[in-house]
Amino acid sequence: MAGSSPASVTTSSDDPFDEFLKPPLGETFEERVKRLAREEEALKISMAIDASIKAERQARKKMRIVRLLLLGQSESGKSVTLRQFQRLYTPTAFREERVLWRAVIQLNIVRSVRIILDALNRPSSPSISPSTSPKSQTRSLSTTHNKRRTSQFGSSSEASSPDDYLTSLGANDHRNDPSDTETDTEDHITKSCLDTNEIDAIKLRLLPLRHIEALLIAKLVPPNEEEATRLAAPSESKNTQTPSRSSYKAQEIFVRPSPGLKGGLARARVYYPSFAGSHHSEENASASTGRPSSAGNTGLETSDEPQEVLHACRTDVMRLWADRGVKELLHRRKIRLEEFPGFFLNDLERVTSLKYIPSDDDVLKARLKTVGVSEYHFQMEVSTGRETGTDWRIVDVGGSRSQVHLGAHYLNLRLIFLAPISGFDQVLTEDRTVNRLEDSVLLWKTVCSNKLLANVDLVLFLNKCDILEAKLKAGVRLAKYVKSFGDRANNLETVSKYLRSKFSAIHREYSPNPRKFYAFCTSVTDTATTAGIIASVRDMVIRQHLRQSKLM
Ligand SMILES: Nc1nc2c(ncn2[C@@H]2O[C@H](COP(=O)(O)OP(=O)(O)OP(=O)(O)O)[C@@H](O)[C@H]2O)c(=O)[nH]1
Ligand SMILES: [Mg+2]
Repeated sequence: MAGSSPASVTTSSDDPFDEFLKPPLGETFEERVKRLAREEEALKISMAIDASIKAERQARKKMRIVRLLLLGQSESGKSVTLRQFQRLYTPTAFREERVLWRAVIQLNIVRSVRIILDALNRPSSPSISPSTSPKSQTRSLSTTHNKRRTSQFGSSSEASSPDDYLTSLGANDHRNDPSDTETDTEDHITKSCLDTNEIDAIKLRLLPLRHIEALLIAKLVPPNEEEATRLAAPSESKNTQTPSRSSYKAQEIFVRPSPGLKGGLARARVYYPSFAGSHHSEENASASTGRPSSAGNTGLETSDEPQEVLHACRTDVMRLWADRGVKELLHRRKIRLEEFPGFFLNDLERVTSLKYIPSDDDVLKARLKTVGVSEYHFQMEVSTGRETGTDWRIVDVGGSRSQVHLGAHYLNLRLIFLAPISGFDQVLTEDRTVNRLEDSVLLWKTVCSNKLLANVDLVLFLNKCDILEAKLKAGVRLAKYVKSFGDRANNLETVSKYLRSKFSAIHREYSPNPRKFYAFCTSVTDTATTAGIIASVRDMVIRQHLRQSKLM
């Protein structure tokens, strides 16, 4: 073929424009200089046009990005709120990722069982040492209860010294004010329905859960995260079912922002930029907005050892959990296991079945602590009209109370602050001298008065209203912790309205500039009520966003 001849390819230029752009024949020196100057000018204009198109495109890209910052103390519900956004606006991805949460739920179950076993093993447990006087326990707890200090609301908050067992678990913060539940009388020392031999046999049969716990930790946490994964020393494991106190506390499993997480969740669609206040995560946005990983690399083996072991142990665990004696023992220790994050013991038959795939509600209930800052990128799968083309970035600032400034330099920032108001009678896990509600109020003050966030509109979620309601119905009185509440009715409506007015007053007093403030009473684990609230927040954010875009 003529076209394939090497000679025909190399003899002349293939560019059809060459003919027209060639210097004119017989061009003089002056004409050449003028022509080159013209060409140079044309090139400059072309480059300027390119640069302005690029700048405009970048500005448009930035304007399309809406950033939502989630702030609040640890366990306030930030990650659950993030998961609700995922569930509502990227439902396909959310459904496909549910399977990745199975390991977290398995670990949550193992932890609950450990709490029960530890309570049974504790020497002072009446079921083990009947001679222990329950009254002496009551006395010591009541004494600690007297140590109080003034809170933000001119009230008092608990600053008790730790109960040994609870401290070892890091679970003490879930304890009521003892005097609210001070029913620790002889009536409550009911003999366990299970006798000692039965309990011992169950404990023995549940021993494999220790191995499962280690397996799950290895699966979920990268190998260099020693602090988070340290289990009881081998010698401890051999001699007792109770690991050292510090080891328990160090064992809350967390996800840390890093691209290389090991285990199933590493491949989840949450993107973890190495957050250093830089914008580089925007450049990587496309990577994280891609489709979720295929089932083939989800990290869920077909034969899942933890699930098999949990399935085999389920009857024993259910017997323990249903046992009246165990319930009373936990009651005496002020351990309200049902209120612990990641509580699944009431659903054991279902969640330990061999083919178990977590439901939406399970994913929202599961507990996995966040450390550092994670950023979730998405474009709404669900068409909701006006926000077409908007990129959402939801920034979850894990647990930290000192990261308020983060994200303040971003354009188009909105902020959701979560205050878990059910914590009015609890103390922080990380600092037992601080009442949870008081901590939330302090953090809220810091957010409101932060100059970098002065122009950011604020959305407040007074969260965990479901737990608050249960507590109030159980007779725990807010007035005991928030003196200024006085003798108002101790019900959800009055309490939430009262707390909302307090938070609102702080916002008014401390905000450097006037700005918009929206408050919602939420239970973010509840899909039905949260859907409406999140839709309102979304519309609000989009409205503000459009207003700002027009101003720019
Ligand atoms: N019942 C109930 N549980 C909730 C609610 N909000 C959160 N939780 C549970 O509380 C636990 C903690 O929620 P997370 O979203 O992990 O808390 P977080 O603020 O992300 O905590 P860190 O990651 O430590 O910063 C989870 O097990 C949730 O299921 C709520 O409104 N009601
Ligand atoms: Mg979190």
